[in-house]
Amino acid sequence: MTVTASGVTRTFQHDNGPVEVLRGVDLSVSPGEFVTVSGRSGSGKSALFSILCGFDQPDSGSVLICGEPVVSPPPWQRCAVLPQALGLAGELTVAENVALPLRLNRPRPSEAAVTDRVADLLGRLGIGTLGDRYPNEISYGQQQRAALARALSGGPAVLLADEPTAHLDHDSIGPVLRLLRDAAEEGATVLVATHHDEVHERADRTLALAGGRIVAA
Ligand SMILES: Nc1ncnc2c1ncn2[C@@H]1O[C@H](COP(=O)(O)OP(=O)(O)OP(=O)(O)O)[C@@H](O)[C@H]1O
Repeated sequence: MTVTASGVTRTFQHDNGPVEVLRGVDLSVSPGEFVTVSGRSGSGKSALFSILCGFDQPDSGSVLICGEPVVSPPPWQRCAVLPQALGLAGELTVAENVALPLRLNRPRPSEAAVTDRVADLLGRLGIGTLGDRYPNEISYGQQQRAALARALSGGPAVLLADEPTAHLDHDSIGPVLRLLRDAAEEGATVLVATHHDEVHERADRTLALAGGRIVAA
């Protein structure tokens, strides 16, 4: 599903006045593409991602996923979101968190298929032994990988990941990049905000956010 933003603007009100964070963002990312968004801290990457997934509304402009306006929250199978805050359910184990989108898929997969998919994703991300733990019993970098596994488990058409490697060391980034590439090669539209050069290097292209707009990378 193609993700398109046209003329997206967003201004936040602060005590000392309005701050125009997005001043007319235009972008289009196609199915099968793995695209990164670069930009200095505070340039508006997270603000843009919140609008792309429908968590926040633009002041003007529009976002379309496969030609249709985004709905909030987006259905997992259509658009999976990995926010910086991760949002793992604390009352569920890691494996239960990762299984959640699969259980919401229709047609619903068999229990064996759910178990296999969860084990495969956790194993590929190097956290295969942590499935029975709760999110507060694992490190933040492990939680980040668990949240990525959850985002990908249901085979979403679109993945929006905000700094998915922020808390990972070099050795842990490789498997994350392989999963993101695989998702794109299987046809997903993958858009990732990141500060990490090695993530940009693996992407098909990079969009640079500066001055509230997409500029040449
Ligand atoms: N809900 C909000 N209310 C007010 N200001 C906000 C809000 N969300 C973001 N901002 C402001 O908008 C600007 C962009 O923030 P954003 O989090 O999108 O940056 P970013 O590029 O993702 O930064 P980082 O790389 O540090 O994660 C910042 O100046 C921030 O303070």
